[in-house]
Amino acid sequence: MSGRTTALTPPADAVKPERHPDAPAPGEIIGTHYDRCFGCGDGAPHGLHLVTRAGEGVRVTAEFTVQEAHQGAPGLAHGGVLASALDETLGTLNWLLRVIAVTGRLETDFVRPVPVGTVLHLEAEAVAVADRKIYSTATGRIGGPDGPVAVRADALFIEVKVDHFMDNGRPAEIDAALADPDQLKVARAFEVNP
Ligand SMILES: CCCCCCCCCC(=O)SCCNC(=O)CCNC(=O)[C@H](O)C(C)(C)COP(=O)(O)OP(=O)(O)OC[C@H]1O[C@@H](n2cnc3c(N)ncnc32)[C@H](O)[C@@H]1OP(=O)(O)O
Repeated sequence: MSGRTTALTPPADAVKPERHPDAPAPGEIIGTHYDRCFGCGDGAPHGLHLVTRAGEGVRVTAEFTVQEAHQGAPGLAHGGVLASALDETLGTLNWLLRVIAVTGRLETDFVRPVPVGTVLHLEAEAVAVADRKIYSTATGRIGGPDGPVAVRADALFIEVKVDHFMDNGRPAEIDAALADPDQLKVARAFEVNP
């Protein structure tokens, strides 16, 4: 593959990412981090409803079925929706690191068209960490987990404090999240990051 930006090349002092001891076991489903998340939330009616599983090391797998609401051209998935599926899968890697991080950069290759009704089999891996920067890569295959690659992406996530969301989110949703015990449980799991 060629043409990746230098921002997605880990620096010389980057280290191998380490799975956190409290990370979900391989095969375990990683729950939603926010009920209204477009990528994984049950409370997002037109969302992707991505179901992600922990893999070995710092890897995850996920499945996403392209729905009618996800079209860009007649009967085909919108590229931005496919990029969202890659972004969400990559973002879930941070659960295995027990780090709160947001996407800084996402470079996507669209290799094959993806029709409505297709199950996209996603796989992502964190490949390097340098201070607050987490470098990761993902593929989405069609026709089965070993089928041809339809989309792929390289990403750079940047570690942030929970304040990132408090300071920038809309107050109504922040207040609702703070009032939800399940949501607080997720936030606390990430704050305790020895
Ligand atoms: C955890 C639960 C699971 C969550 C799953 C979620 C899946 C979905 C994930 C998303 O879609 S997150 C939403 C989309 N992303 C955002 O809204 C992020 C918006 N951007 C920001 O808030 C800030 O730009 C950001 C926090 C990313 C960085 O700002 P900071 O002021 O904290 O960092 P700073 O500018 O000091 O940069 C720190 C390092 O990162 C580098 N960096 C920052 N942004 C970059 C960028 N965009 N591209 C390349 N490098 C970048 C920067 O060069 C620097 O490198 P060095 O340490 O080597 O100097």
